[in-house]
Parts: sequence; structure tokens; C-alpha cells
Amino acid sequence: MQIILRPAYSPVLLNCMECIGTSFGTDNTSSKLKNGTKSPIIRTGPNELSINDPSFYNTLYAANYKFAPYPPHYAFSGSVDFTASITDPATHKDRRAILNRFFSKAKILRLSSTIQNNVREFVRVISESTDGKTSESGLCLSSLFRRLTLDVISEYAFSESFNTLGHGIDSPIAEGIKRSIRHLWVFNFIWPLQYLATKLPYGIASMLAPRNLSGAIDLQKIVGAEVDGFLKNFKAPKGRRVPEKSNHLTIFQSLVEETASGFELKSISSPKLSREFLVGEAILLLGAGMETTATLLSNVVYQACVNQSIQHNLHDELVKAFPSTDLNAIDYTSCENLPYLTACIKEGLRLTPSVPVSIPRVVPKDGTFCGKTYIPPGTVVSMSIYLMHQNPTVYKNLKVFDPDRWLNVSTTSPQERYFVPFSKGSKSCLGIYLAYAEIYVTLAALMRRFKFTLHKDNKLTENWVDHMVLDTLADLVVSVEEYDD
Ligand code: HEM
Repeated sequence: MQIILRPAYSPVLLNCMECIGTSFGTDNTSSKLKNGTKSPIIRTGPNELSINDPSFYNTLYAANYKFAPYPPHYAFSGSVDFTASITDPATHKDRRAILNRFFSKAKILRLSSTIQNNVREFVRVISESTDGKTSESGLCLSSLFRRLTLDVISEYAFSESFNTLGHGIDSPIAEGIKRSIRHLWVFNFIWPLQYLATKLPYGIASMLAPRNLSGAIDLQKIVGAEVDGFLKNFKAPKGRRVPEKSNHLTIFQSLVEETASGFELKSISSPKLSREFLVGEAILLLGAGMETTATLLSNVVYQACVNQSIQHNLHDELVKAFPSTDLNAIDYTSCENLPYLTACIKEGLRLTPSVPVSIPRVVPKDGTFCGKTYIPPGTVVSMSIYLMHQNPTVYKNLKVFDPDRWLNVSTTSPQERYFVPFSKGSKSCLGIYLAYAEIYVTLAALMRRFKFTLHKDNKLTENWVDHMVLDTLADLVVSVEEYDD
């Protein structure tokens, strides 16, 4: 069978419809609609198909760039090419080569003390807020998670943590990133806004910006100041060196050194360092590193509050694994070997993948087959991570948060093979090991030490929308008790 595509609507009209739809989180709504249809291939635009056939995932997102990334999906980055938005394979490969060095599993294991120190600070903040008693007003855990993950990624990127956990209740940068990510999709449809946000002086841009977009403009300013501070103190090195303040070469030092020392990245038209590029890359790393991991942590704790027997099982496993309350013992390697903790994390990533999005790719010149259906070259084809995890032929009781489904399951089972929260292939998640390390250590420390229940004013909603990242729209507010032992 061959798919024949011809324009159904005017592309401009389609763009307007998608734009309006996405403001309500259409991707998620349409994902749910698609989930109800019988055909695994449906048409979503003049030249676009959405495929819901798990066996096609590895073909579409292979590690060889055979299906090229579709540029409009990455238009949110405007004129700046940062890693996530690079669509040219050769350029992307170069940039990933630099960044991969910082995110390999071995590297993350070596730097796990950064995560443990921040988690200790996080636990201290919670302990002090409860002071051994149940807090009356409830604790906004999702906002604390954002501050924790922001502190970790800022330390990785700049060698100095933003230390938002140490600073009072509100963190303008964490909330700015949250608001900007929520409205990232706007830049995909109305790209001149991105241009204005980056080019106009801060005062004018923030005056002109609609209220909802002001977070993005504030973020440009805050991150711009960080990058300027970094560049001011940066001295071109003679050979490789270790910075004074930290025991490792940071991502930013490496990016700056690679460009300054003539290692010509094809992605940067001028080999000279561009401030715009560094600000873009910093925003990407801070945003991707903060929001995704924080959202997952909130969702797992939420489920553990809703189902206290799950929380009880988790606590039991952790008490056996870590008999003393000393947080130093809780490291990534020990946590990874805990089956129930692992099952809870995987179930959180399955039911509420932090990046549920449909990722578009372009069919190469020879066309392709999905099962027996031929798809012509140039067609834009997407698969949704959310739908992969909601496939009734792969997962039973798929709407239920059920960690047990991951216990004693073979690594070659469809359930494991079609579990893709970090996507696959060349543009899959750069931060997978960092994310896992943070999630394991944080959940283990929390569930070992505290008992959580939903606070009466809890606002975390199970009705999230897909704004390119999973957006729960409201915060997780909990009551906390500290265990004695
Ligand atoms: C639960 C946590 C996380 C999840 C579920 C997640 C998921 C994903 C997914 C699905 C993609 C592919 C998106 C696409 O192709 O359009 C992606 C890309 C990416 N992620 Fe993550 N992510 C997480 C945490 C992190 C962390 C901690 C970082 C740290 C910096 C990070 C950095 C990135 C980057 C830079 C990309 C772009 C990669 C590229 O285009 O080469 N992510 N992530």
C-alpha cells in the first residue's frame, strides 16, 4: 500500500490551527484522540503523518540520522543553533561530541558527589521546614524539586551552583525557566517573537512582551548576566587545565575552550566565540536539566502519596538497603540495584514521561515502509513518546501507576523494548544518566527519611498538557513527617 499525500488545508491556516490548539495543549489531546483510532498511521497535516506502531520506533529514530530532524519543530531557538535545535547531522554530531564527554555514565558517576551534596541541602531545607512536625501550610515540593535540579545543572554547567535552595522560598530563575518552557511552543509558531526577545534591549522587550512570555525575557537577562560573568573571568588556557573553584572542567569552559582554541565547530559560522550561542546553550542546558527531572520527581512522589502502600514498600526497601539515616551512604550505584525504587521510577517515566512530545522526522530519498505501507520521501513522520507508553498491546492496565509491572520482567520483553522516555538515536536525551542519578538519589533520600501525604490544598493535577514538556499546570503540595530511625 502507498500513502498519497496532497494538501488538505492551506499551510498558513494549518499553522494557525495548530498554534491555537497547542495553547490548550493539543498535542496531548490529539495524542489521546489518536490513541482511540484503529489505524496506526494517521494524517495530521498536508505532508505529515503520525504513527502509532511501536515496532517502527527504532527505524524512525535510528542513530544514523537517516530520518533527518524536521527544522520547524526546533524553530523555538530562533537564529541560534543550540544542541537540541541543530538539525544538520554533521553539525549536530560535532556539538554532541563536545557535550557527550560531560554526560557519559562514567562522568556522572565521578561527579556524583555534586548530586549528593545538593540532595543533602534539599533534605536539610525540608527538615527545617517541618522541624519534626507536620507542617500546617503544606510544603510546595514541586518548587523545591525545581530548585534542586537547577542547582545541580548550574554546578555542572558553570562550576558554581546557583544555590537557589540556600536562598529563601522563591527562586526567580527557577520560576522564570518554568514559565519560559511553558511558552516555548509560542516561539515555534510565531518566530519573530523569539527574535524580538533576544535582540531588543531588556527594558523594551519586557514592556512589549505579553505577561506569559515575560519569563522568557527575564531568563535571557539572568542567563546573559551569568554568561557575561563567566566570560569576564575566563582566561584562554595554555593546554588543558582544571579550574580553581571546582574539581572538574565545566561544560562552559569546554565549549569556550574548544571554540577559542581553533577547534572549528562547523556549527559556528565564525570560529570566534559568540555570546548569543553561549546564552542559547546555557538556557537549553538549564531548562532541559531542570524542568524534566523536577517534573518526574513530583509525579512519582504524587503517586506515592495517592497510594500509601507503594510509599510503604519503598520505605521498607530503603531501610533495608540503608539501615543508617546517614545520607552519605545513598549514592547512585547503590540505588540503581534496588528493584522497587527502580520500578517506581520507570513507572513514573512510563505514565508521565517528562517529554511526551511527538518528534517529527523527514523520510529519506528512497522512502520507507512502516509494516506493509510505503511512505514516500519528504513526508514528515512523527511518533509520540506518550503513545508508545500507552499502547494496550504492550502494557496492561495502562492508566494505572503500577510499579509491580516492572518487577521480574525480561529485558527483551516488548514492555522494556518499547519504553522510550529519553527517546532513541542520535538526538536522544543528552542528560539521561544525570537525570537517572538525580532521580535515584533524591527519591531514595526522601523516601528513606520522610513520610509524605497530599496536603489538603494539594494542587498537582493528573491532567497535564503537552507543551513540548509535560506541564502539570499546578504544583505538588504535601504534608511531611520525619521518621525517627
Ligand atoms: C526525566 C528527565 C528527562 C527526560 C524524560 C528527558 C527526555 C528527553 C527527550 C525525549 C529528548 C529528545 C527530544 C527530541 O528529540 O525532540 C531529550 C533531549 C535532550 N535532553 Fe533530556 N530528558 C531529561 C533530562 C535531561 C537532563 C537532566 C538534561 C541535562 C542537561 C537533558 C538534556 C537534554 C538535551 C541537551 C537534549 C537535546 C539532545 C540533542 O538534540 O542532541 N535532559 N530529552
